[in-house]
Amino acid sequence: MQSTSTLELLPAVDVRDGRAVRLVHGESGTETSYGSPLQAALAWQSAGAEWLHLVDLDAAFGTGDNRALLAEVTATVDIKVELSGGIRDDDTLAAALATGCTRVNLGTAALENPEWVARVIAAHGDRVAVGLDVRGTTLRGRGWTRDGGDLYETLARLDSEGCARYVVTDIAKDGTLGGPNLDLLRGVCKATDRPVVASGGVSSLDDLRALGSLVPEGVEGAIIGKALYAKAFTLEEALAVVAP
Ligand SMILES: O=C(O)c1ccccc1N[C@@H]1O[C@H](COP(=O)(O)O)[C@@H](O)[C@H]1O
Repeated sequence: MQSTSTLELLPAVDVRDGRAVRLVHGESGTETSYGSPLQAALAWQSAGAEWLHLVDLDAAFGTGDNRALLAEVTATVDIKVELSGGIRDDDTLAAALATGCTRVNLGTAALENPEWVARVIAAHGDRVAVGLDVRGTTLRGRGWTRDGGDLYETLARLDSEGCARYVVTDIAKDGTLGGPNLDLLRGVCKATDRPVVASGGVSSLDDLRALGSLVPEGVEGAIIGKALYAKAFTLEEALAVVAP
């Protein structure tokens, strides 16, 4: 399904211990630090971003949380925020939605607490996306440390419950600058008519062109992390590549 004609770009700000970081394959201990999350968010906003993918890695790993900081970032920026990490129950969901973020992204809860997630989808519709974080076609939760079932079975269940959107991450690609997994994205787009946000591996403007070619199949957006922090290209250049 085609949801937009232009690929949306979501620069990522992943936060661990109060700092903006990038991981490799999402593995704890592989952090490279890039300083203040608020400064990073404001820099992406100044460069023209319309979205921010904001992740509380401590909450995802179960090593604490950065909720107050993420709430401050969300309140300070004027752009749309997709908030992720550790949103697993009524309290964390209420706190996340109360930040004013445009939508939340649920990971572990969709694997471990399907009844709750079905209720949340029914109650909040488009404000809820589900993150499908996969190795091969096996989903991973709890900071990507635990298997959580089959991608396509879970996708069918979430589709039947009315899930509005999926954020699909190939863990093997994440933080590697190895290029996105286009076959995985094509497979997910074939299996659902809901929009898909691609995550993991973007390394070049050509990768963005390749993801842009999947918009007619259902890829709505792309999360960009390491490539921006490592200055493989600028966000301005990326936005120019996907502009209509
Ligand atoms: O983004 C990462 O690099 C990452 C690495 C390890 C774990 C999680 C990561 N990211 C985000 O966290 C949510 C899942 O959080 P939870 O399972 O709901 O607590 C996932 O969707 C990613 O956006």
